[in-house]
Amino acid sequence: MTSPIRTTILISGSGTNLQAVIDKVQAGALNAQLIRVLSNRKDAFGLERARKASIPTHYHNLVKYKKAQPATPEGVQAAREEYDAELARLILADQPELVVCLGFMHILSPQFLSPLEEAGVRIVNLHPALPGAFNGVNAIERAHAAWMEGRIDKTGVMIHDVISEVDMGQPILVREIPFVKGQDEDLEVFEKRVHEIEWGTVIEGVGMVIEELQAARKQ
Ligand SMILES: Nc1nc2c(c(=O)[nH]1)N[C@@H](CN(C=O)c1ccc(C(=O)N[C@@H](CCC(=O)O)C(=O)O)cc1)CN2
Ligand SMILES: NCC(=O)N[C@@H]1O[C@H](COP(=O)([O-])[O-])[C@@H](O)[C@H]1O
Repeated sequence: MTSPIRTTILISGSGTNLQAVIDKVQAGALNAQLIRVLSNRKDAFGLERARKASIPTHYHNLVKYKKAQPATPEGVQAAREEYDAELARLILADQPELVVCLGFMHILSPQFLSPLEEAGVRIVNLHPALPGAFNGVNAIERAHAAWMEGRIDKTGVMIHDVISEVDMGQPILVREIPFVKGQDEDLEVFEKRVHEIEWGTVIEGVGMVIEELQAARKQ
């Protein structure tokens, strides 16, 4: 097996998808070296999952940057840009080849995206919707509501490249999830089904990206 792809994971929450990746890496079924898990939320349980797996962690706090700026729209924008620039520096210091967003609830600005692009670092994201369908937050709930209103008959999950326009990067792997009448009316039950599909999709999708990056090394 060729040397593993140095991979940084960004999270904000429970980290069940992170755990799926950790388990696969530890089983030798995903050729990645998980070099750090970063969260924008201190209480993210995914940080605990990383610590248990002896993966370095870091909490990157946006509030600290907002407090250093005036409470105006311009001040918030400046805080986000400084936050993103520092996040890029923190991540690049680890020399990753790949960054994977797994429930990272922060829109990344060009102050983050440009330095990583210049360094040749690939950035991908797991999103619980079909391409262009329900971009942003609460995608599962919004798709479920649309189905209940008779507007759609399927949703899905995908791994996609990260670009400035949220959730509009090139899809890498898409898994469609048809709604089932008499089964999916309960949102909580449906969400559980989506998350179980995500856990498999993230492994397959990240595996595809790792293979692409390993092939690119040989060129
Ligand atoms: N520039 C990009 N940044 C991010 C992308 C992307 O494709 N392009 N993917 C996301 C993940 N994501 C959806 O998959 C997503 C996360 C968060 C938000 C959002 O509106 N965040 C708000 C804060 C919301 C909150 O704190 O609950 C914000 O940043 O102001 C939209 C989409 C990762 N980033
Ligand atoms: N827009 C991004 C987004 O909604 N991401 C979603 O956050 C959850 C993270 O769960 P986890 O913390 O248990 O892995 C996942 O459902 C993921 O698709």
